[in-house]
Amino acid sequence: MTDGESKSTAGEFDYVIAGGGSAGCALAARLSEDPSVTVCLLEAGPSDVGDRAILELSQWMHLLDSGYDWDYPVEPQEKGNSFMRHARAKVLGGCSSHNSCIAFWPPAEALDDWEAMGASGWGARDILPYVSRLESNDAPGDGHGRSGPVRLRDVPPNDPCGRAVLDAAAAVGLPTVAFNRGGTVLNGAGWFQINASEDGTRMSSSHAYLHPILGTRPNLEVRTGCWVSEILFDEQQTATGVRYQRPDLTGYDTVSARREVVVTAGAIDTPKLLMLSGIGPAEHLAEFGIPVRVDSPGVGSNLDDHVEGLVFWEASQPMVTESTQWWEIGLFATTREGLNHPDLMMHYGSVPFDMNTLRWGYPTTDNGFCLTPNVTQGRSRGTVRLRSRDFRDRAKVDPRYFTDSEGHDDRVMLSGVKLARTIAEQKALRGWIARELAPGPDAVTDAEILDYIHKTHNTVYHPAGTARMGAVDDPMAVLDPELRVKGVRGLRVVDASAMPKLPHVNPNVTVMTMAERCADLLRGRAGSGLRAVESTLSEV
Ligand SMILES: Cc1cc2nc3c(=O)[nH]c(=O)nc-3n(C[C@H](O)[C@H](O)[C@H](O)COP(=O)(O)OP(=O)(O)OC[C@H]3O[C@@H](n4cnc5c(N)ncnc54)[C@H](O)[C@@H]3O)c2cc1C
Repeated sequence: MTDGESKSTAGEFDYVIAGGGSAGCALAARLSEDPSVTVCLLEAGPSDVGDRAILELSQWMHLLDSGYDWDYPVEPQEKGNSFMRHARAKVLGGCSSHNSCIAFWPPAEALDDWEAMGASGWGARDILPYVSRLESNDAPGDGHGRSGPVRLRDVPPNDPCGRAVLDAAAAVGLPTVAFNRGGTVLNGAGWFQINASEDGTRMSSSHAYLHPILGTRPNLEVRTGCWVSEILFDEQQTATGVRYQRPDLTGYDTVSARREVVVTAGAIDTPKLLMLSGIGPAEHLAEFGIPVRVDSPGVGSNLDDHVEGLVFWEASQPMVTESTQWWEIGLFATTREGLNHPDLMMHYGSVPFDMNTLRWGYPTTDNGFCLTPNVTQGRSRGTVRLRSRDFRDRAKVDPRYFTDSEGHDDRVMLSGVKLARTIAEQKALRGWIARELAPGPDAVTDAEILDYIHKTHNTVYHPAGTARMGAVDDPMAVLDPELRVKGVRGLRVVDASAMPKLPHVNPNVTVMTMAERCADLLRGRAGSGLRAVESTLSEV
């Protein structure tokens, strides 16, 4: 027990969910569909209800480094950008409340890879039907959900520079395509689908799943401003609840779980909370005098991310002054033969993006656009570690960008910068480019381009894999394939940390999909894959 803590209790529920983000909100909504089950959702940040600063999608870039952001610095990087910061939302809805709402179905190949990595039951055949359950998509064609809580729609093709980018991409072998239409796009580009309504309101996990039911379900309690400091266990190693700091900071309360505690605090805070609760690498816990409940070396390891570079141009015509979310187009490519997935992706941004280049003296503009290549299946892996045993101290986040021994991530990124420049040389973009601002004319050789990338890269903000699921006998798998924390009872994790590795697309819909399946695992309905989902579709 922590010195000076209050012993007051704050209720008992069937399920206690720690973290009201993409996964947590979806899970709370699904579990509380059954009126006989009680659910308590705890979120450290404030509510987003009625908060236009959060809900107005086009304003999302204001939220970076704002009071809604946990804002994690990275540890000094061996090769990568040591100035980089990981934005993580501290508000109901989590990162789905401050992200850019680019919406991709989880790719079948990625899910099948998960299954091959030991996450049995997570293959495409079992998981894709959950996407139909969560979405309400008016894209034509079979296989789309039409009545799920999360509105997905195509970005309208209004940006003339964006149209020129697509024409230029088509000229170099990336034909214009529509996304989320069934197959994986290996080489192609198109306007994104976004999870947002026509009036520009984001369809975050909170807005889509929770807002419609708040105040209507007596069996669901959502508590904001409650920072969970520890998971509680009994002597049989069964999770019995959590302790959290009261919103008024006057002390701590505990809330008890009759059935299970589910941790949904995201890829940085979930491993931190597990470690603070005695589940993690024994040597690391010993550094802080934390009693070891489970020596689980995978906790905080395997940090995967989509590392992102930048090619930035000054525009020679006025750029758009209105946009759904300013990053409306995606380009996918394969950099070598024989892949079943694109290993390179780029976002097109219709805004200047000098967040990591200005400090190195690269010129900027207020009328520019960019392509941002990212490595979709990066091989570098980093860590999340405790800074101290105080839950208020930020975790140490060390992504170890570009450190994979094969040089894979360097190679794909280099191809990406070169491909972006080739696209820029095409006739369709001639009327749009005044000059390349970054990397600019001084970066010509591979070494010069890589030096620029290592100094200035960003992230697509997709950390994952730090409490990954896998086979029961895999010592580095923190979770079994049913998302149960190995070594204890009554405790699961569902969020981006549970992914064995990232999919090759933006992962938010994948996280929501994982929460949908977790709800069925807890309700005992997930065993039969497709049939399980079909039987619940009528309830949505
Ligand atoms: C700036 C940005 C842009 C992005 N853009 C996109 C995009 O366009 N498309 C896409 O697919 N993905 C995007 N992503 C990624 C995507 O949003 C995340 O992968 C996804 O939201 C992760 O969901 P999660 O449930 O794992 O964690 P989160 O959504 O981060 O939820 C974790 C929640 O737990 C809370 N929490 C943490 N610790 C505690 C604690 N101890 N006690 C109580 N509560 C706690 C947090 O405040 C947070 O609300 C973006 C991410 C960022 C940051």
